[in-house]
Order: sequence, then structure tokens, then C-alpha cells
Amino acid sequence: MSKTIISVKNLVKKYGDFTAVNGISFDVQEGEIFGLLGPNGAGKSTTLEIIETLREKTSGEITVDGLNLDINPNDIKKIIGVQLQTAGYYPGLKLVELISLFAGLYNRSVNAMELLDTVNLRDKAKSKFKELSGGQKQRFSIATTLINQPKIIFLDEPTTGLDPQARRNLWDLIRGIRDRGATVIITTHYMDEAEILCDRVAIIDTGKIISLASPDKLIDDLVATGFERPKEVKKANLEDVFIHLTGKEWRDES
Ligand SMILES: Nc1ncnc2c1ncn2[C@@H]1O[C@H](COP(=O)(O)OP(=O)(O)OP(=O)(O)O)[C@@H](O)[C@H]1O
Repeated sequence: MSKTIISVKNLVKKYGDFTAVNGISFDVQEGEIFGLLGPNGAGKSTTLEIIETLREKTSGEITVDGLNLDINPNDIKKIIGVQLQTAGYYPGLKLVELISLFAGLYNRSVNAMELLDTVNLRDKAKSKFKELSGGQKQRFSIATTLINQPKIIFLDEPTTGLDPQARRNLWDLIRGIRDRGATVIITTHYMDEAEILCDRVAIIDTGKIISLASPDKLIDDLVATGFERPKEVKKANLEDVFIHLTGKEWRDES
């Protein structure tokens, strides 16, 4: 029996006269990968940042693992992992040093090499953050979300700008995090990614949820309306060609 780990009720966020989030309600179940999809400016990041306790809401009720956001924000902080904007890191520190620094901030002891292993960055342990490629930076930022062994991990567009191999490998990484028991909330603009990765997705537009279900259900519902793709789809696409030619393995991006 699944348990609700995040409950959002009638969430509203106004910036002055502008309503960015306009009465959103949804529940996230423990152990699922939950996607927030929507066009630019729909209110996805604002919603996430409010749940992450990083942004004030205008109104609404949020509970995270039974903790009320208005009463226990600091307890919520302890059980969540948030992918920080990479610009926030000390660029001159080595990866192992950065992990020790974060572990110290969380008051946790952590095996830095083991953690780097989970994101395939053991070989880069002595590299400085600024020396990493884009994909390696993304992977490192995901590693930092795991330091406090969070129950819930928030990933805001984690695969933006990555090559097809790196995206697939990050999907495996995100599934692995979920399989170890965490709940994952993710935003993405890649529909293939949401379809493959997410157990359920909420589609947000102009601050409102316009649909919420599993990707399969949403697709079946559309097909049931008589929708058909305009032309016969080939059995492979250019991305399949790319992966077939260049392989699936992690790249040595050094
Ligand atoms: N600090 C702020 N002050 C005023 N308006 C803001 C602020 N932050 C966000 N907004 C506005 O709120 C709306 C929602 O922004 P938000 O970043 O949540 O969208 P998003 O769905 O994450 O978009 P994207 O896909 O582009 O990241 C946008 O119109 C944005 O301009």
C-alpha cells in the first residue's frame, strides 16, 4: 500500500499582481518518480522551491512526510535533497573536498569515494569542479543531493544540455536512487524522459494542473479520443541511430 509523502493543497504563489501558481493540489506517493511538466513559466520551479522550503508561498497547505511546512520547515530540510544550481559550488575545490564540506554542513559522515562511484565520478575525485564537463557537473550535483541520505530528492531539469548517452545514464542513476527507497520529484522538458522515467506526471500550465496520471494513462486517454499521429512512425529515430553508432557506455569526458 503506497503512502502519501508529499501533499500539496490549493497552493497559490503571487509575485505582486502576477499569480505564478494558481491553486495547485497534488499528492506524491512514497517511492515514486513524480514528474512536473509544463511550458516555460508554467510555475514548476516556483512550486518545487516552495515545497523545498526555499520560497515563501502566498497560501495553501503543504505537508512533507507528515511535517507541516508552516510549522516544521527545518525538519523538512533534513529529509530532502535538493539539486543546487551548479554555479553555487566553490569551483576551485576538488570533488572529494566539496563532498566533505557538504557532509560537514549536514553533520553527516559520508564515504566520498563510494558516493562518487554511484555517479561514476570516482576517477574525477581529485579534479576541481570547474574542470568537469557539463554532464559530469550534473552528475556531481545529483551526488550532493544524496549526502544527507534524503527520503525525497528534487531534481529540476537534471538532464538539460546532456548528450543522449549521458541522459540515459542519468535515467539509470535516478532509477537507482528510487530503487534504494527514495522518492524523486523531477521537472523536465523532455517528454521521452518523462515517459520512460516517471511513474506519474502532473502537467502544469499557467499555474494550474491541467492533467495528472501515469504517462501510459495520459497517452491511452489521448488515443481514445481518436487522436492519431499524422504519419507512420519509423521503427527507429535519429536518436536510436546516434546511440547505435556511438554506444551507451559512460564517456570519458576528460
Ligand atoms: N522572483 C520572481 N519575481 C517575479 N516573477 C517571478 C519570480 N520567479 C518566477 N516568476 C515568474 O513566475 C512564473 C513561473 O516561473 P517558474 O520559474 O516557476 O516557471 P517554470 O515552470 O519553472 O518555467 P521554466 O520551464 O522556464 O523553468 C514565470 O512567469 C516567472 O517569470
